[in-house]
Amino acid sequence: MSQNLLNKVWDIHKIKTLPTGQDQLFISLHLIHEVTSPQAFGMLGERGLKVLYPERTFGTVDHIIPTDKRERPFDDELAEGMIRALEDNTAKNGISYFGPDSDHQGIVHIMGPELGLTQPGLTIACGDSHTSTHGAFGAIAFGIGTSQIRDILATQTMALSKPKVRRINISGTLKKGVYAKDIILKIIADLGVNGGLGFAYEYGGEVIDNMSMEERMTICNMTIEGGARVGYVNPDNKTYEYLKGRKYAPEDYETAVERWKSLASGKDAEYDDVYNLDVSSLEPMVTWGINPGQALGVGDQIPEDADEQACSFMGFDRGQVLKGTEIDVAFIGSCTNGRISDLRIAAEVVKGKKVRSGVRALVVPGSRSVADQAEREGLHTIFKEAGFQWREPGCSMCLAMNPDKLEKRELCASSSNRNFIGRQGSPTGRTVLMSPAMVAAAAVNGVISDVREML
Ligand SMILES: CC(C)[C@H](C(=O)O)[C@@H](O)C(=O)O
Ligand code: SF4
Repeated sequence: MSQNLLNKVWDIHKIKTLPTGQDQLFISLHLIHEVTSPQAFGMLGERGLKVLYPERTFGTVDHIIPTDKRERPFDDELAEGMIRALEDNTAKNGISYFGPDSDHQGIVHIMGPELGLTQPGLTIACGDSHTSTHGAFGAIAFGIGTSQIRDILATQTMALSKPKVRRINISGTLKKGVYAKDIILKIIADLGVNGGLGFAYEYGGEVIDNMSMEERMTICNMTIEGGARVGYVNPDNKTYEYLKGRKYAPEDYETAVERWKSLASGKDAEYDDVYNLDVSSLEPMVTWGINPGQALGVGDQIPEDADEQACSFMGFDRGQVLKGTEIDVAFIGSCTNGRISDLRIAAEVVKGKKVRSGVRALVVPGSRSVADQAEREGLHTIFKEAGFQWREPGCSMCLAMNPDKLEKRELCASSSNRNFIGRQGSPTGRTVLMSPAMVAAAAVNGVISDVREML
């Protein structure tokens, strides 16, 4: 039996086992944003500590930054203060920072890969739960809390327990109109929102092999919604091709590729658990409840034993089919589905059509670079002509820590990753998660729809 990637990368980065039983891990790359870093820098300052390896930390602004008006100071004083804190902290400590005016600004999990910072075999940490996204490149990437941000700033290491590894084999052929988002929603529905606790998920099989890097990112992104902090795909030629020539890709590229190849799980690698999923009959998925695991096919009925609280909050009945349910808002964006391929697919659905009157529809590119590319391709015009608002890059309505919020009981068809109560800014607002193509279809029809009927 050979080793899996997680074990190999872990061994390379492990400094020692601590008396607590956890391992002290060296962190190759540390990403920071405006929400979770200010306190950590404060803790560092209180102890008179310096950032040990400033060249290994990169910052950007995403959560709080408005996606419409970008003039400084921002209307929201809190947002202005937090962004200024990140600006001061990065400047003082010699950390690279991609601010509101930078060509590289974007949601931290979109920025890292597109700059080539995210590479196979790295340990990557960020004070953000969706850091698992970077696992798409064969990195071991996970979200951390404030005290761990402090530890990494001060020592470039942190304490962590090694997870077990569950291999998730995905086989079959996806039907037209069914996407990576549908697969990960299905996995979470099957294994549960806590099913991955204590595990890292290694995604593989023919469906993953055939996916683009962006699709792999969508899958890895939502790993944390299934309870696993780490989710990864073994690096392959697509990974190496994607990274080639990017700003921070290694100079000696051939040598790097050879090393990366050696890190992939062996064919006969050992796992603590294996889960097999055939996606041939998978339908476009939608969530009916208040966590991402409460999901079903768009034509399926809400189960008879569905959670009462979730149904009553959403205003849905057991046995109900969601197709045909009216929506108020359509949101295309987030670190799950705010990349260029997502916008291309959504634009294809809305091209030449109009957003249903009464529906508020937003497209928020995940990064400046996604926005620029979309504009070069004319996608923004397609969206605007259809009646979508075309915004500046950021997290936007994914979590509504900025002016983009649901109002009252509004129901939002959303390409984001969380449908928790209050997530999109209104305590009574409702979120139905789905793929960007499905959001586009819902925006045009004014009701939850099966995008396959429009392709
Ligand atoms: C604000 C941040 C800490 C949070 C996270 O950790 O994921 C956010 O990005 C989210 O998606 O809920
Ligand atoms: S887009 Fe959403 S999930 Fe991603 S980092 Fe921002 S708030 Fe978190």
